[in-house]
Amino acid sequence: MDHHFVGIPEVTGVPRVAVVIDVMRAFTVAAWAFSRGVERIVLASTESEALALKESHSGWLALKDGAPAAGFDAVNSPGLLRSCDVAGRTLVQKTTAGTVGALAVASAPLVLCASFVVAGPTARFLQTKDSGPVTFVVTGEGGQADEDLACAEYIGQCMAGGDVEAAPYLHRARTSRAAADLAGGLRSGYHPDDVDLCLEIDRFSFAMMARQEESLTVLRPVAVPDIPSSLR
Ligand SMILES: O=C(O)[C@H](CS(=O)(=O)O)OP(=O)(O)O
Ligand SMILES: [Mg+2]
Repeated sequence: MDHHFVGIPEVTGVPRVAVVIDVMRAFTVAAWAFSRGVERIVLASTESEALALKESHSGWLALKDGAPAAGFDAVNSPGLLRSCDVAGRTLVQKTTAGTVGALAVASAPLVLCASFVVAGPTARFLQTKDSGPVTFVVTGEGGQADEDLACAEYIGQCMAGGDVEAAPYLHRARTSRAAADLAGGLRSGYHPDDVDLCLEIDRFSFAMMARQEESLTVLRPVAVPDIPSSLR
């Protein structure tokens, strides 16, 4: 299938189906948040918008990438988020790449946000929708981030059907610049398990869909049944 792979600066117009990829770390963090019971994630375009949304809605939490900061309840780290008590809460997320990419295509009729931890469910969801060609928004490094490209290509292959070996794609991500930066302590708000947690294939059984709800862009999990091995 003739999928498109674009960086955020190349997003023009409104794609019919967009899959926004951020492996390290926004959409690995989002998936962990849902697995911890977060009800929905509101994607904010700036840190000040994230704080304003939190302040104006009782019980909402705010998360941003980089170092911990006043007013924010969490950072963009799966290793740190996995022990946070967030069940039943609404989380406002603002990061450098992932949330920016999702907001760039927010008006598309179908928008999924993805990383390796939800790659298989994302591909199966698109298959059930008979989605046709997908625009993959490769959020890191202006569309060149190999961890995001590898994940996008893996999802594209899975959509085509058959058994797809994840190992080569995960290897590309493990040897990416982002993985080296994270492991080397160059990114703030970091847990030593972050790289490994970002490279767990299909850890979760849901896809993540972004929709417009009133004036907000809201990400929610969508359960996707596994395919019985007898039917694969
Ligand atoms: O927190 C992250 O890993 C990055 C921050 S940066 O791009 O390295 O400054 O944000 P993300 O949007 O999750 O790629
Ligand atoms: Mg990233």
